[in-house]
Amino acid sequence: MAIHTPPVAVFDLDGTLADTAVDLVGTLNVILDREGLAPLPVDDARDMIGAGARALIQRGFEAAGKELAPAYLDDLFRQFMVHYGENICVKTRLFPGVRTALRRLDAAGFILAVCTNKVEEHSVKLLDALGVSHLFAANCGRDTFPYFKPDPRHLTMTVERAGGHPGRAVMIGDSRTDIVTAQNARIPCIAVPFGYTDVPVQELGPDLVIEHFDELFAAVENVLKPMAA
Ligand SMILES: O=C(O)COP(=O)(O)O
Ligand SMILES: [Mg+2]
Repeated sequence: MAIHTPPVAVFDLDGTLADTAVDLVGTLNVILDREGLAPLPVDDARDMIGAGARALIQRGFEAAGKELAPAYLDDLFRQFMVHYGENICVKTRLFPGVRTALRRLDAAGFILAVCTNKVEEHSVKLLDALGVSHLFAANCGRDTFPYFKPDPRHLTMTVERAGGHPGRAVMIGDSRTDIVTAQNARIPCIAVPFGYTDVPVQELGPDLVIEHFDELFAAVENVLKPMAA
């Protein structure tokens, strides 16, 4: 079956496009401090990122050795969302080469999209602050659809919302969640090794690993080639 829509490159956000760890852990530490708990060093907490803010709080409290009742977690989550929303781009930066790589894909006719476990409002706000939101045809967060990563429908619905077809798309991510999501959606996955993961991404079975965004364009062409054949 020939697919006539342009190819779609779908990006994870935290740990892939942007190094968000300092601001995310900064907010986590504000919440821990309000509970009388010691802050976590960013290096210890960065691999807790990737499954959304609720999971980050849960993992942070686990690391601090404190139990959290579900109703209380809801309350802390609301506090987290307010504080993080107001401090979303204090230290957060795009990884080297991201802007150039996005422009190159855009110029070559790719549709670009974001599929993140951040809530959509925060994803839009952050990409605005980083000056790249205009490059994305769709920006889909954890709350955009009734499904979120690792559910493959978060990814396939992102591709469709961007105006593309899941049969001609590629996912770029930093974690097991992204790789499993892409595999279950039958979409090839390119992994970056500089994001947030407790297991080296090479061991998680991505189709390709790139060390720098300068390598992205060639990698995307590589994984899409078998589909065009
Ligand atoms: O954990 C988060 O807040 C979101 O993570 P993601 O952008 O890597 O999906
Ligand atoms: Mg990520």
